[in-house]
Amino acid sequence: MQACSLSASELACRRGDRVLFRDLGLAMDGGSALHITGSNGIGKSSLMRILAGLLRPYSGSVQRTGTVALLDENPALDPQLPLGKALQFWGRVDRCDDAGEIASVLDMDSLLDVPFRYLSTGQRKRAAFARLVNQGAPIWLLDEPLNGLDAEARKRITALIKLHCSDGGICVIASHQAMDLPDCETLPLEEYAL
Ligand SMILES: Nc1ncnc2c1ncn2[C@@H]1O[C@H](COP(=O)(O)OP(=O)(O)OP(=O)(O)O)[C@@H](O)[C@H]1O
Repeated sequence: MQACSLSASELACRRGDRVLFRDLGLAMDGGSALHITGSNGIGKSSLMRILAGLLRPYSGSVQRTGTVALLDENPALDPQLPLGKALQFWGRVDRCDDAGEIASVLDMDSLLDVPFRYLSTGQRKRAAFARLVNQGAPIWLLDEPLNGLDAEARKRITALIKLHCSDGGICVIASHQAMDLPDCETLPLEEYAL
């Protein structure tokens, strides 16, 4: 695993004409996990996009060492392609030798021939996670990674998050759900809200 770190200082986020939060700082090294909590609309997804470099902060800055993979509600898997081919497409982009291997870990072998657009909510979430794993990035930004998943899938995804951290990766998780992760710190976004 590539060495990685993620830090942010004095972050503020503005959406439309509203400043959502300000003075937010964090510092993470490889092997650590952070759970971002807060009510609907507080700005969790916005913060994830700022950390990913997809949204400019209103003020403050983000420093990253290592590449970033973001899991959100837009997995960018081609809806027309069978899942296996859609994963292979991104596998080539991400230089992942065996893009289908993760499908077994996530119990998706029987779905590889099914067009992505036919997958259920939980199956899509697992597919998005498969793509994230194949990216091979040390910094994972996971926006509601457990939404829509059954108990078995929640267990498998939680195990993959633990493995990623024990391999030296970083996980930032924005979620309303409790996360069964040892040594995971919590960042309540309410404390920075305006
Ligand atoms: N492009 C945008 N322009 C203006 N306002 C936006 C934009 N995107 C999001 N917002 C607003 O920013 C606020 C925060 O949204 P965000 O999705 O970050 O919240 P969240 O904490 O992730 O919410 P939830 O728990 O419901 O997923 C919301 O009030 C939302 O309407």
